Amino acid sequence: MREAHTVAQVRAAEAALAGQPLMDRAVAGLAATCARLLARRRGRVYGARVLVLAGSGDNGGDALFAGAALARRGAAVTAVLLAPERAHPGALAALRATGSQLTADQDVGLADFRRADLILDGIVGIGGRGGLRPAAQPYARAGRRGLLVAVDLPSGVDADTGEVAGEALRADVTVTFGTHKPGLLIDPGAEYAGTVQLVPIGLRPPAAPVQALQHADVAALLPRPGAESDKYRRGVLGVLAGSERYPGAALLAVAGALHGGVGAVRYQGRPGEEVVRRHPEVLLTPGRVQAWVVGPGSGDEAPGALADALADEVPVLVDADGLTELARLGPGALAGRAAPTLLTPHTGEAARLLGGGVTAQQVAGARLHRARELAERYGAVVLLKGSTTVVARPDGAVRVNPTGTAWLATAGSGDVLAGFTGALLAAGLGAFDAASAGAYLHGVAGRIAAADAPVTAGEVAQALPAAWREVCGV
Ligand SMILES: NC(=O)C1=CN([C@@H]2O[C@H](COP(=O)(O)OP(=O)(O)OC[C@H]3O[C@@H](n4cnc5c(N)ncnc54)[C@H](OP(=O)(O)O)[C@@H]3O)[C@@H](O)[C@H]2O)[C@@H](O)CC1
Ligand SMILES: Nc1ncnc2c1ncn2[C@@H]1O[C@H](COP(=O)(O)OP(=O)(O)O)[C@@H](O)[C@H]1O
Ligand SMILES: [K+]
Repeated sequence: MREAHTVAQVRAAEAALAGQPLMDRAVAGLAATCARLLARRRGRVYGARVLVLAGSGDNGGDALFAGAALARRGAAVTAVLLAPERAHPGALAALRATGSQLTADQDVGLADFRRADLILDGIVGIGGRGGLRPAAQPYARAGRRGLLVAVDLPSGVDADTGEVAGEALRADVTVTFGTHKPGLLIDPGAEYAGTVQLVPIGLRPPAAPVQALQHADVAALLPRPGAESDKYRRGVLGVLAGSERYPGAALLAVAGALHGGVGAVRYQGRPGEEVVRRHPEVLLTPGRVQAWVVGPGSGDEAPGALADALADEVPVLVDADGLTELARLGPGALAGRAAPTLLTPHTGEAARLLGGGVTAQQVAGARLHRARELAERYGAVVLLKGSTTVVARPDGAVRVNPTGTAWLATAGSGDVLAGFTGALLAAGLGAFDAASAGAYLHGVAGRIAAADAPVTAGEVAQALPAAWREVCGV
């Protein structure tokens, strides 16, 4: 499990270790990574051109100290100071002692930025407020041929949220200290961070408000039939999806559901004949279910379908047209429910659920905040889809999904996700776990099915068993 902590938590954990050489540990890890990258790229550190961009705080100090370590190994280091009168004095002295060039001339900095083998972004770290300031903005736009290593986080990215106000530096590698920061895991910030490497420095922060599961965590959540299992005990998922107008959504939601670990899928929508023709395993008869999926392709039938599903005191996953209907009804529609509800909006649906003129673009720019806001307002677990899928619980706990591929942005892949995740709910996982495991495996399936080429939603569904096996290591 990767854990991400807020700036306030990092500061508190740092304060508890006062007197320990945290900066030395951070710098040692940073310099080692830079040396490794240079050795991989050009065979050796000696003779490499390194540019250090140093701001006024300890983030700049880390970058300057690491620059000094690389200079001692024979790199030709130039440091550009963005706030020369406030640069970290000890780090400045260390770099000066190596005979490296120090300058406040941004023209020199920009020229070096274009030709350096490696650039260290130490403009600002967790002490950053607001977007990149004007002096640093040209670096966000300039071209370069070398690698950019962000110190702790890319300058311009908000550490707590991943929001980017204006511009940010785009890193190939981010070397982060002590713990991950939410902004490194959530787009748009995550997109700027490149590959993230964590350097342990001995911090002992509290429970993480934001987590990213890994294979073993997901494997531990997945249902597994035992000797006592039968198809009913494994759970039955009810699917209220598809309509005369959108029969495909029913087929795709069922295709996802059949791979989600339930004993049976009960389809209760309109195009039942087509569903059974394609998926003969499906039950069409009414009967008890352990969870419902409602909404994919429901079209005009969404109001009735949503009302039916919500009236049943079992967990309900609401997607697509079900969400549009829920947005019309408002959070009150869920108020009386004792069983969990899981909402799976994309950014446009999330904007509709939030109302008040919020746009899809605003949701995409502030995923963490908006997913939490929705979860709290509706008293439901929210799985906010998109380039970074964020799963939020009403109490504010968040899991960020690390799997997936942009090839998943294809019609119907959300229907597969809804069916699959609904099946995990029916198999007995809690809503937060079902959403996290559903998004995770759907992302792995997307990667397997796409293999760097266009993919259809049906192929993603077919790849779910391979994803399940990969995650469980079988
Ligand atoms: N925590 C830990 O355990 C450890 C932390 N370590 C390191 O310390 C870093 C944090 O250092 P920090 O606290 O000095 O803050 P930092 O990020 O350098 O920036 C603050 C300075 O920048 C300025 N500034 C603000 N906003 C700005 C902007 N948008 N654009 C430009 N400038 C801006 C602000 O000054 P202002 O101009 O606002 O007065 C202030 O002077 C952390 O990221 C990690 O690298 C490790 O060494 C060891 C263990
Ligand atoms: N840029 C992206 N990168 C990664 N995954 C994406 C991206 N855009 C969309 N996705 C994923 O693709 C799926 C699309 O779901 P959705 O928007 O509901 O599509 P549909 O309604 O057509 O089925 C979701 O799992 C979402 O997280
Ligand atoms: K930085």
